[in-house]
Amino acid sequence: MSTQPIIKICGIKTPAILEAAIDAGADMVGFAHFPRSPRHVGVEAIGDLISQARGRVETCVLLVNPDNSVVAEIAALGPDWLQLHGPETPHRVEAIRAEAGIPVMKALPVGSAADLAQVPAFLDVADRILLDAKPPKGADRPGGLGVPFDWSLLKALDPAIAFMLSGGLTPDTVAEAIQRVKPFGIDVSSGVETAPGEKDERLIAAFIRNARMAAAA
Ligand SMILES: O=C(O)c1ccccc1NCC(=O)[C@H](O)[C@H](O)COP(=O)(O)O
Repeated sequence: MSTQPIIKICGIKTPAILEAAIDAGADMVGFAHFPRSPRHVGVEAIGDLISQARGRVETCVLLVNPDNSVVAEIAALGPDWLQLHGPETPHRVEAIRAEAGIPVMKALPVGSAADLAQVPAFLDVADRILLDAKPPKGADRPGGLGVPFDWSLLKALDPAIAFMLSGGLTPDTVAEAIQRVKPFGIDVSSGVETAPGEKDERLIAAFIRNARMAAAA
């Protein structure tokens, strides 16, 4: 029997695209709350999107190095998960998880084998690990850049560690990613867009279809 990876579509901004992701069979959807992002969604709109998704698909709100007031404000909206995509330390992840009272996914940037050495320190404080491409120097945000990393680096990781894979995945590359890396889950944003922040329902459907077929093969 094949194991299907969890599929997360990140950076959703509108009710219509949320419906498209649910219809296409996403397991999890992400809403970015980071003003510098082309996918930024304000607190009230995130609340509406979470209400629309409740009981139909898992929801995740992406934050970058949030202070406790932001964590509390977002947690009060009732998402299933928080995603921490900044330079949060293990100690800070633990504190945010306690403040929010919901599971936390910690994103970690990977640009070299040495970057994987930080993973074990987060295993006891985060409920899930997401491995993403390290942003190039000078990037204006720490993720959602559509850049892949060298998956062969992951050979250095303890195979018992389950992780979500992200960074530059597209409908054309997701099958190879699943077959080579065998991640617990996959996460995409730019690869299902026509321009930064502009999700496309046909690309979302193609991404999910190709991922499901690859995992079943
Ligand atoms: O999407 C953003 O603009 C963003 C801003 C700040 C931190 C993280 C951000 N996105 C993270 C993601 O959407 C994904 O989880 C991941 O980085 C993969 O993105 P992509 O390479 O675009 O598929």
